[in-house]
Amino acid sequence: MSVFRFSETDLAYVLTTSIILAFVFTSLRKRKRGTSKFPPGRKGWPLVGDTFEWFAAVASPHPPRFVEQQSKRFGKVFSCSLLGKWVVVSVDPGFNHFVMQNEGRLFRSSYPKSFRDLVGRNGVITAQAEQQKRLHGIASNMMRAAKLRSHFLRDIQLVMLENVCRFRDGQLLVLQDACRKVAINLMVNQLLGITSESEINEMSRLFSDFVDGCLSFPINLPFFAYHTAMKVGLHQSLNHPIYHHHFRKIACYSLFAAHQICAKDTLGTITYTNHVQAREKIVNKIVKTIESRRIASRGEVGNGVLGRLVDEENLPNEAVSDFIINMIFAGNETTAKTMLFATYFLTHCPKALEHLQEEHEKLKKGEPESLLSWEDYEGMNFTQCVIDETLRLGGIAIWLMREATQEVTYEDYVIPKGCFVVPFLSAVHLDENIYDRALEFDPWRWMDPKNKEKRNWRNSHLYTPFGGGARLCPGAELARLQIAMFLHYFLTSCRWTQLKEDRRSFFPSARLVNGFQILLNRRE
Ligand code: HEM
Repeated sequence: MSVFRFSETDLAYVLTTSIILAFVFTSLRKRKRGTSKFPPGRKGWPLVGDTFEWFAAVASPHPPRFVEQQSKRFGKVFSCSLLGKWVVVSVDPGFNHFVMQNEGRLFRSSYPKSFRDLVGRNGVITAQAEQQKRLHGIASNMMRAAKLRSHFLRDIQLVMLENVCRFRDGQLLVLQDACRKVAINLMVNQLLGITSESEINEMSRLFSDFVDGCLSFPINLPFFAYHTAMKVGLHQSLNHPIYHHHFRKIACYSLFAAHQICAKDTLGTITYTNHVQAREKIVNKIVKTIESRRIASRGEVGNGVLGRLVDEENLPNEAVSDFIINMIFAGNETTAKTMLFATYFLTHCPKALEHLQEEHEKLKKGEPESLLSWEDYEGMNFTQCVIDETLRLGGIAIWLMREATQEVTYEDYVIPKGCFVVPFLSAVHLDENIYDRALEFDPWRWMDPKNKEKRNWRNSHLYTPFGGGARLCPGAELARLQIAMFLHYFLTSCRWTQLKEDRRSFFPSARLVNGFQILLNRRE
């Protein structure tokens, strides 16, 4: 007979005591986390944390809505729970700068395996440390101002004449699709040096599928973009990086971020075989192009970034192809959406549209086919203000994603190794304390001498549409040139009327939800 016999009351007592002890213990642990000064934040709902509120805000025309609310409660650097992970978020320009400047030391950008496999491991976006520095240096060199003037200016305008100047009178246009087509044509033309129309069209189609795949969640089932990118994508040649990217990237970067936070590679492993097959097809196609360039150039400077890479840099074929894929991913959606948003903002601000039209009318050449010079471009002062304002108000890269490579101390906070850190760039761009009437489209603000320092996007803490530090966008100047040329040719050849209400959303990537449907009238 046992001496220890419990009645039901005793059991209830033991259970209650255990629950209380567990509660006290958990509170103590929470307090311990408090003393280690992990940035404060709420836990949100079980499992999903703040995920829904985060993405609901990102899908709205004002993506920083959620982080603004949280920063009012917890401070400019706070934590929240996204897709089951604790993430440190910053709307503090100083901390954002600190994170970007410490790329490769305290922080690094990281992508899931499925994404790295798709865009290539040897590209600028996915590379780390010394390899990233080298590739970034090559990319910046390829697209510096002197090269834009000598290699890109003319070709960009030829693409505009082929596309934008061919819009018809009375045509109904979904401008979002048209801008995407223009941007992808620009990429194919300038990166691969392809000029034949049929080849550009073929490559553009494949790139387009590829970019969709990069910007999608890695679900390898029929009808999903990721599946198309891997199986079909590039099956005839190639089709964010990045990205997007851009990442889209990114950007596109909102998707990069979702990719990064979400359970890494769960589906990636299942799809590995298909993935490798499709990637091989893509690489094969590019490598063929590289080989024909090697033969064709024979020491002469080749066409496009690819031709110059082959001539000037000693890189193996696979590295060249990853490099090109990364650039296409990073440069395509970002540029296309900035063209689109600029037109959208101008449509809703007739005064700015009129001012811009005046600037471009003066530059318009008598002969329809004659091209603008570099001096013409340099004289586009108001156009530059429009581009800066579009990037501020509708910046495509709304946030960046980093991972702490070691325990990081910043002011009073300690961020543990491995923690994700999100510098929320657009929250700074839309902060009323930093920009007067921050939610209004006001290109003239950039003419104000008091904003001169802020405007310097290479170093400014308050204006970072192209990121900063070691990963500062190497295509920024090229993108600005492309957008300026698009505005010139679009404004001088067409007038338009918006047919359907529209609004911006940044989920799953930056877009206008109805694509911006317009009716065109050709201008003589
Ligand atoms: C308006 C257009 C663009 C915007 C807003 C933009 C924005 C950005 C941002 C914010 C980053 C930093 C990402 C990070 O730190 O994680 C970035 C990186 C990058 N961008 Fe752009 N970008 C644009 C156009 C382009 C173009 C046209 C190209 C090339 C053709 C390009 C190539 C790249 C590359 C290769 C990187 C990665 C650099 C690295 O990781 O070292 N971008 N871009």
